[in-house]
Amino acid sequence: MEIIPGSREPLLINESGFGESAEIKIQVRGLTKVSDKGISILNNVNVDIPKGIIMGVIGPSGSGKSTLLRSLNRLWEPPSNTVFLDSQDICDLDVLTLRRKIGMLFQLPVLFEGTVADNVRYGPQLKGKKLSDNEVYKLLNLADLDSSFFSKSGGELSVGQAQRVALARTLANEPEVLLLDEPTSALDPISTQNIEDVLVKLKREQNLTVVMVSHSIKQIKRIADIVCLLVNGEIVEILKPDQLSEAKHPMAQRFLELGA
Ligand SMILES: Nc1ncnc2c1ncn2[C@@H]1O[C@H](COP(=O)(O)OP(=O)(O)OP(=O)(O)O)[C@@H](O)[C@H]1O
Repeated sequence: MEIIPGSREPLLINESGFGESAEIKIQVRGLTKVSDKGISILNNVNVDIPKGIIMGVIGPSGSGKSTLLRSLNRLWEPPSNTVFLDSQDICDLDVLTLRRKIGMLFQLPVLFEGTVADNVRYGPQLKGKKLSDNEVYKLLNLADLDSSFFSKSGGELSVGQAQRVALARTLANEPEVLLLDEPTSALDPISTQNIEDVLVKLKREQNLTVVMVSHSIKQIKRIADIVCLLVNGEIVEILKPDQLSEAKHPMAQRFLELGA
């Protein structure tokens, strides 16, 4: 079967190596957004995101990548019946519950006051659960941070380390999906590799579904299982990373040539 952007049929199929029976975690159907000034930001976006994969979202600046990502956990409120988590309209879910299930990391980590452990404990504490020291160590470990970070404060950390603490804090909510908006663009190559390794590990070991906006085509080729190419608010291609050179859309081709 073919992969057809804009199709209302499930998209990610045999050629992508996920099989027709791949469980779909997130469905996006006919998602459109127009700015207050009448400018089209997203135009009839349709995509199925299978469970337990890393989906890269790439495209030129201003193509709507962040808006799409934010619509998946209602940081931007999508219209009803356009975004589904496990077949349920996300607009029908309690927004805080949704954001626990669909966690998000941004380009720059913002840590709360207090120690690394306080940060990691924050989400569960809101639900009245106090994580034990051991549970905090495990989460730090999951984010590739050793136990020496436990009592450090945010100010003592590099941006790369802070990003991993932000990741551990998000993971403390036991998310099923992780949204990442250029999570490594402010990091050096080693910190970038640490985060990439963690994401691949989480996908493999916890079947986490990851949707990651990145400006780095090389990064997408390193870790994504499928790539969604956005141009002018439309998904113009959905490909495997090693098929990117086969993109047919002229803007997509140009973008890929310049970014290669
Ligand atoms: N709340 C808003 N009101 C008006 N216009 C908006 C709003 N949010 C985004 N836009 C516009 O929508 C378009 C898409 O923005 P978005 O941030 O989603 O793109 P992007 O692909 O993530 O860009 P970049 O790669 O530069 O981060 C841009 O032209 C932006 O100016």
